Amino acid sequence: MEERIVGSESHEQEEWEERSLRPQRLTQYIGQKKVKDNLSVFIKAAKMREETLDHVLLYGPPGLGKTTLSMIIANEMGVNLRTTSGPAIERPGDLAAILTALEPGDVLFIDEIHRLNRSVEEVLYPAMEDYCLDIVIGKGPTARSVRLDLPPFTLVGATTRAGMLSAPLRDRFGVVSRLEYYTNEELGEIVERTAEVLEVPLIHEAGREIASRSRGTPRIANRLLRRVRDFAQVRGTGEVDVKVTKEALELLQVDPLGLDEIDHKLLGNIIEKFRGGPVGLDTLAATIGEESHTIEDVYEPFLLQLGFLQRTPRGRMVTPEAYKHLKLEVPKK
Ligand SMILES: Nc1ncnc2c1ncn2[C@@H]1O[C@H](COP(=O)(O)OP(=O)(O)OP(=O)(O)O)[C@@H](O)[C@H]1O
Ligand SMILES: [Mg+2]
Repeated sequence: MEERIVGSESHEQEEWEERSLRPQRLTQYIGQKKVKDNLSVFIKAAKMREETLDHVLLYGPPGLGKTTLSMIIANEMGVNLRTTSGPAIERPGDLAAILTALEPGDVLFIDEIHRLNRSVEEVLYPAMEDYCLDIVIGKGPTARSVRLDLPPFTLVGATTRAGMLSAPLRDRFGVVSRLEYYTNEELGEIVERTAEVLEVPLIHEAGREIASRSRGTPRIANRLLRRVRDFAQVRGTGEVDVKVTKEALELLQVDPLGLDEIDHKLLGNIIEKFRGGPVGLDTLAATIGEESHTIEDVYEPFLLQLGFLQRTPRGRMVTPEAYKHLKLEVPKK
């Protein structure tokens, strides 16, 4: 799969660029009001009681700010952050090594926590619940189990797939927060903040234009701003105004709602070859040369969210709204 400019997963070399754009404090974190309000109460309360914060599970689509929020939590609590991920912890011993190295109050961030394997997960249960580790020393008849105390810590887990988390793991989080897609208003604020950090002169309306093409996702908004900035520097005065923004995004094939060629191809195929559907997922996948699960996991969600595509028992259907957006006549059935 090629890298899409409007893809919500992070691109290969993007991590470094994102790092400098991450807000450091809760007050700088734009949007997600419910999540923020809750966390700020829990953080204040924990600090007043001089206790560690309860374990936090963050879930939601890629690029909405889970990693960012985990860093903010550690910052606000005034503790160290240790970062790892589900697939990086292969054996129970790996997790034990991480846990025993924590200092009291630390935040341990486990990204992609749904990808922890079972044997590792089982070590995590007593660690989360009682701050202890049960380890087996020796082999065979002389083997014995030893209980090791851990410093109190806060586990922050992040996942794009809450449904894939086992129930016993999910139940051990005191705070479970779902991140939502951002409004255009909020994305506009994020673009303006990013422009300030990058010292890019940005016209307010141009920021709004970028926001409305960012599919509700800060990662995409920041990426589009960086691309438009390049364009403004080469073609214009360096200032990001509406004209240069529209030109750049047109060249990058990002339409006014943030749809790219792949979205257009998907909708276009259903319209041209299947008269707007319904068409079965596998048939559709074959005609556009993609895997069914790629369509389901990557291409389809935003089109469904926009209401351009519908899932019916007989397959996928393009809605009248999509025809209108594509400037096509809605067929009379
Ligand atoms: N609320 C926010 N305010 C300002 N910037 C944000 C906000 N949320 C995310 N961002 C920016 O968006 C980018 C992506 O955020 P982040 O890496 O935290 O997403 P994520 O949810 O961890 O994604 P993934 O699921 O791919 O790991 C970061 O550069 C961050 O600065
Ligand atoms: Mg992340």
